[in-house]
Formats: sequence, C-alpha cells, structure tokens
Amino acid sequence: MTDFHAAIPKAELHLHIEGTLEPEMMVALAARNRVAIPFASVEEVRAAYRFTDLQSFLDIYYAGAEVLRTEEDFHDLAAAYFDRAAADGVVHAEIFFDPQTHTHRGIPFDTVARGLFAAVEGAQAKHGMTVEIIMSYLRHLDEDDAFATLKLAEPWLDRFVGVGLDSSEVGNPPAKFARVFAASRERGLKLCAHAGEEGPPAYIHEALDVLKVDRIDHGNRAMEDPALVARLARAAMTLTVCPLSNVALRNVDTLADHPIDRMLDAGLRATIHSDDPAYFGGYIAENFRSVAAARNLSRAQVVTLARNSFLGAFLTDATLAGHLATLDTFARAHP
Ligand code: HPA
Ligand SMILES: [Zn+2]
Repeated sequence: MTDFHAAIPKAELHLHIEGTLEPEMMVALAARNRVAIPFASVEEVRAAYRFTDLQSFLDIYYAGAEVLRTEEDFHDLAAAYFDRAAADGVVHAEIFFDPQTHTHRGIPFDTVARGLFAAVEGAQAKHGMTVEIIMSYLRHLDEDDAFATLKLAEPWLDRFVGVGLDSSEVGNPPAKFARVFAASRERGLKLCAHAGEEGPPAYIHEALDVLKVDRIDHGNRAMEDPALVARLARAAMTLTVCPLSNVALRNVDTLADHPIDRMLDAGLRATIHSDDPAYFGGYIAENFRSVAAARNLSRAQVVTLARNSFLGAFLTDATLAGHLATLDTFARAHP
C-alpha cells in the first residue's frame, strides 16, 4: 500500500547512483561479468554493511562498484533505481554519478554515460519522471584529475545539469577544487558540493565563498554555527539532508536525535533524500517515513520538506510552478 510518505510528490536531489547497487544486483553482476567479489552470498554482502564513519562506507562502496563494467550494467543499475523512485513518489530526480570511480578502473566515460542516459530515457517514457544527471568529482583525488574528467565529459556537457563534489570530506576542503568549479560554472553547469557532513562548518562557508555553489549536500554541521545558519537561511540555500545516511555513518546517534525539524525551525531550506539507499537501509520514502516518525513531524512539515525539494531543484520556473501546484493539490487532499 502506498502511504502518505510514498505518495507525496517529491524531487530526489541527493542520490549517488552507485549507492543504489543492491546486494542482489552486486552478486548478479559479479557473475555476469566474472568479477571476483569478497562475498559468497547476498547475506554476506548485507552483513558487511556496518559502518563506523564515512570512510568505512566509501571503502565498501568503491569495492562494490567493481562489478559495474558494461553500458548494460549502468543501464540496469539506473533503471532499477528509477522504478523504485517512481514507487516512492519521485516525479523529478537529479542523480549523481562518480565518473572517476569507473575511469580509474579502465571503464570508458562514454560507456558509463551511454548506459545512464539510456535508463534516463526509459524512466521518462515509463514513469513520466524528469531526470537530470550531475557528474561528481572525487575530492580525495587531485584537481588535475577533476580537470581531466571535465575534459572527458566535454561531448556530454550539454546533457549534464551540473557537477558535484563527494568522497572523503575531512582533509579535502572545497577550496582544493576552486579552479575546476569555476571552469565548470563557465561551461554552464550548476554547482553542488557535499559540505558539513563530517567536515566542519568552515567547509560550508568555503563551498559558498570559494566554489560559489548553488546547493549544499548534507550541511548538517551548519547547525554548530549560528552565523552560518543565518547566512544559509537568508540566501535560501538548499541543504540536501539524508537522515538514514546520517545514522548509518554515525553523524547522528539515532533518528530521534536528527536535526531535520530544528533545521526547518531555523529557517533553513532543508530537504530529505536518500544518498546511498542500498547501503543505508532505505530509499527516499523510507527516509521521510522514518525521520517523520522519530521526530514526530507534522504533515505540514512533511509538505514543507517536499516543497523545498522542488524549490531546490534545477528546474525552469514553469516546470517548478507545475510541481508546486501538484503538491498543493496533494496537500489539500491529505490534510
Ligand atoms: O554520503 C557521501 N558522502 C561523501 N561521498 C559520498 N559518495 C557517496 N556517498 C557519499
Ligand atoms: Zn552523498
């Protein structure tokens, strides 16, 4: 049965497509591509998903990506995600992929892009969902590597909506990528960066001041810096918050301690998303459902979160107005 949290129309803005690799697909693709993985069964894969911090997750996430080899693999991965997203009320998705995770293993950039865009076309036809793709630079690598990635992306640039910055945050501040973000902006791309997930509030300031981002991914640690909260609120900067990820990576102790409603109360344009749902225990509706239960969110607060997801999306004014009207109709029908 579709509940309120799955039914409410929403945009997914923080989703790493590599993080949707379910253990079943990992095992199936390992067999299809004859890739050895250090797990004998789906149960063993699932049992390995116990994380102590971001890096302990990233180690497994990059190892899992080894099974992704062909255009068909990337298509199948993304198509499975779009089916789940549609069932979760997602009408617009802006998804990340990490090109360097694949090019560093000898998988051509074009193989990845062709597979993903084939799935995007399928999702548009099958679900009427609109989809954009954001290419994320890996921040544990150097800026020259990001520039090389931007060059590989050249033939695809008019099809990507933006660039992002992810991977190991602490020790890899936003300023490390100042030039490649400026170059990406010059090419007409929107800019996002993970900031304040594990890194300090200063990294959020830097993402704003140096990278000049259009959106902050996570941003939870802004709550430690009242002046930063005021600044983000004044700028109506979107923070794409991922509650199940925050618990799985121990950025918050339990969902009952999650700051989502305090972020809304502080005037922040916070939204709810799924990050790496195959690894963190649930897709976007489950993120809404479980944090709403744990923090006793009202329906009005949930509607605000969904509205913020559209306001934070890289949509044209006309498309945005259409989504907001649909959401208002839904909200009136579910008081
Ligand atoms: O939550 C995340 N943080 C940083 N990098 C990532 N890459 C995939 N997921 C994440
Ligand atoms: Zn993320």
